Amino acid sequence: MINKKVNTVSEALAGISDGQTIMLGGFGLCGIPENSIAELVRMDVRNLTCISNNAGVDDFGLGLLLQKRQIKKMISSYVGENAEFERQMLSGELEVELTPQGTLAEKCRAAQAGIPAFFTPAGYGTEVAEGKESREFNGKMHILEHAYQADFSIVKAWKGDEAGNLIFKGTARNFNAPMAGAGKITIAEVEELLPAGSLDPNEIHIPGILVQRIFKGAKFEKRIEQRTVRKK
Ligand SMILES: CC(=O)CC(=O)O
Repeated sequence: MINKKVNTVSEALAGISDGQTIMLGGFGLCGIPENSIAELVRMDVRNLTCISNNAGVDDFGLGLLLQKRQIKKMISSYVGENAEFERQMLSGELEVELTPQGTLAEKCRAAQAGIPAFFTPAGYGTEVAEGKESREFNGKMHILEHAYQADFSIVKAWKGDEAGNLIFKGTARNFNAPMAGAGKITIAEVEELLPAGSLDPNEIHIPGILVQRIFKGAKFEKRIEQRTVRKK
């Protein structure tokens, strides 16, 4: 058994550098890898392309990287609650690729499964389809979408073991599940890290084969406060 455990967040994120493409799990502020995001801020890596359903809020989640201008391009489906994001996008400082939510999920899942591209009806006839191959299936037009190619996937899970097996809790499974194994290297941040063999195989959502590094993250109380702020 390969032991995937690393002791610190900085060991887990070793090798992430300027200009890379990184996928980050989460939906809203639920299930985001907050320790890893804090470490990316500390590392001061720049010109990142981030693939994530959203860009956080102004002072939490990916909003922290936006504040420090570390993100060059955001690939997302929902970006509605972040004033700094809006400012950077409208001023042309930030490149944005808006993607239908199901397509975003499938582009991750395809990368996870080693499928290079797939056809979907979502976005046909809109700006999303511009420059993309289209084809009719069963009387309906579809567009060709490519799997994402990311240097790193960073996911957040509830429980994990040293072999990299992951269990998510409730809706925090969200984009974390299709992003695991979708990047060249997958880093899992977990709330509880157990010895290999401790998890019930029937409860494992992501097998360890899809994860290269796993670490136990510190508890973030701030997440709760920020959820409240976001609702205002
Ligand atoms: C509505 C959404 O898409 C949720 C989010 O990730 O912010």
